[in-house]
Amino acid sequence: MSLFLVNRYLGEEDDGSISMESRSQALLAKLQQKAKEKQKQSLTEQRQQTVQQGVKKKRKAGQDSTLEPQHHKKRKSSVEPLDVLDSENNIETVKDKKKKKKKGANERLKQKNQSGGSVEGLSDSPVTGSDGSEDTGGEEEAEADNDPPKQPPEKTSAPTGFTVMGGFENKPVQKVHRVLPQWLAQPDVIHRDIKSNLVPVSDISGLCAGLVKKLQNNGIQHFFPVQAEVIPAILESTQQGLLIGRGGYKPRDICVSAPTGSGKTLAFVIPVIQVLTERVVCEVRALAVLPTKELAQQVCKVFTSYAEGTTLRVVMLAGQRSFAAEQASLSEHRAGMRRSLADIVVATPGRLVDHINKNSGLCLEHLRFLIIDEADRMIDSMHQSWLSQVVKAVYRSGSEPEAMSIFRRTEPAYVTAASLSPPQVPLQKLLFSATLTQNPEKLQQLGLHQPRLFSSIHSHTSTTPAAPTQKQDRFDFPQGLTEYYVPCTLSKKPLLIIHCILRMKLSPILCFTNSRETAHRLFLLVQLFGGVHAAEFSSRLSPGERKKTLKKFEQGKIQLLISTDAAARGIDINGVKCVVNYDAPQYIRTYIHRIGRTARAGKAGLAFTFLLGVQEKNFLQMVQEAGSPGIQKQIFKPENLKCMEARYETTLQELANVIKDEKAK
Ligand SMILES: Nc1ncnc2c1ncn2[C@@H]1O[C@H](COP(=O)(O)OP(=O)(O)OP(=O)(O)O)[C@@H](O)[C@H]1O
Repeated sequence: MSLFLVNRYLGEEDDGSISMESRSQALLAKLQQKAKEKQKQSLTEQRQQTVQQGVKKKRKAGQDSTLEPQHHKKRKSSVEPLDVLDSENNIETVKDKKKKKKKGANERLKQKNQSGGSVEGLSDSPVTGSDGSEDTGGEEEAEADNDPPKQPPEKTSAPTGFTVMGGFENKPVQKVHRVLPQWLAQPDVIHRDIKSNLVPVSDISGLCAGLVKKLQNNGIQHFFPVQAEVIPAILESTQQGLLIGRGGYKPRDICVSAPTGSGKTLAFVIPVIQVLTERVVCEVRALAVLPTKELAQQVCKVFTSYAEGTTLRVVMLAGQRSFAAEQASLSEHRAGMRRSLADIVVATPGRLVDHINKNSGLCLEHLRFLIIDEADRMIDSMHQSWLSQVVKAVYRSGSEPEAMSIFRRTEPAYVTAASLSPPQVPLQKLLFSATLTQNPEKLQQLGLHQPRLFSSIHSHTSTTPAAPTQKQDRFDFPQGLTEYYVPCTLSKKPLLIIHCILRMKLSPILCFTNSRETAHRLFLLVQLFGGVHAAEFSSRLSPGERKKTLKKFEQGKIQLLISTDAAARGIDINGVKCVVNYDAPQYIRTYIHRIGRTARAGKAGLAFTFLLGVQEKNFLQMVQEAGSPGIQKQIFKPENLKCMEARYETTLQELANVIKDEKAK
């Protein structure tokens, strides 16, 4: 039934459309003729005036509805040819009906409105002209009623006097090349060769005889390249005492990027001790912030050893002691006066913020050096906002009205001659890392003042700052290090590590896993297997137990230390022959810090990474892109492991029982 209806309907329309077509063609011809006549009569100038008036009216229409009839009157003169279209223009009629309903417009207005249109549109094509007029009407309505236009706007020919905008077509977008700021792209060069660029400690001017003697007593006759560059730079920035730098300017902040084990710790400890020995009153003038308790302890030990024999006091705030004990070591009150008991504070960010917030007696208003070791890791922990709290504490006195001292400290906003003229203690930031980020956005978070970079990877940064293929930062690897990767399966990994100790005699080995559970299981397995002195190092242990374990490892009492990344950064353990990545690290920075626990201070070292088949491609690419001098493939023959396999199978069963018992506890 429906099919029949459709067929009949189409037939009728076909017939009708032919007659309609001829009628409309006749009308079209008439219309075109009229339009031409009209065009000849009207001068271009008049037309432009009309259009301009029309635009003005259009604007006013939105503001004053009473002006609407006048507006249409004016339009009439410019759209006369469209009178002919009245009968055909159904859309126009519908629109008028709507207007009637909405506004109750009078009959005269309706007639005038029906004849709306544009001369320009007509001159090109009458059909376009009618559409154009409809568009205009729609816009008017929308403006007056704040309703969206009923018809979507269609393309009309360009009215004279207006420029047709265009050029929105897709243009090829140029690739943005990475361009480093000058200070990052052209750093001060640190020689890579740690052994052949040694500078005798007595050759560095500005170091007092006592300090030189102490260095020599500690077995340090020569400075490593990073120390030879950075120590003089820090000393130079304090030539005018603790106040302002040379020429009255605030000293530049210093960033140091040098390989693991290259001696960065002494590069800041020595100049800070040298500068502070000249102080008269004890105040906290140096603050070193480190990411972990173990690192804070290590750096505190170095500061303490070089402060020995001076009046300088070093205090650690890392949660190793109770809060009250730490508080007592910071300051004392005598006759109602606070007296600082610390010149140098070594802290972890969490404990430091605790002391600042609880007003425990830590006064940072005299702070001259803020040392941020493992700086890239510390930037990542910036969400803790520890830095802003430190800076706030440093400039606290300047915000108080009673701070009328001539040494009043104000947080520098813009550096001007006026801002630098009053004498004040500047805050200088010293950043150190083996994997310092080259991302200026990240570094910006530290609010550095005219930073100066010392780097051993100058060749990469200066020549290829804009290398489009460079996906990640490049780093320098320790010179004495040899890297290997060992293709293996998951089940063979424990046997391989035992093989490294029992057959290859590579101990002491520092072995890294990706989780503390894996570290614990591997430790249990090796213990059950027997023949190897092993220990684990992770957050499963208390800080005290961890300290003891590290000491035993350093003393050679432990052959295999199985650790999480807790021991990956900064820890300086003497005599580690080999590092094994039992689990491949996910990030290049983790890899660099882990393998950097060996081959320190110019010594030789080995690094093995166990790789599963699926890991090989990505891992090798990551290491290569980071600037590794080369990682070699090491295959452990299965027959070498065979003799241990029977024992290994029984050990696995024992391990299952031990783990069951542990879980039951
Ligand atoms: N001039 C020197 N001569 C001999 N040994 C040195 C010298 N300077 C530092 N060392 C020793 O080198 C070792 C590594 O130094 P340090 O821990 O400062 O390295 P680092 O660059 O901070 O390493 P990481 O990036 O891993 O923290 C330490 O044991 C230190 O005593």
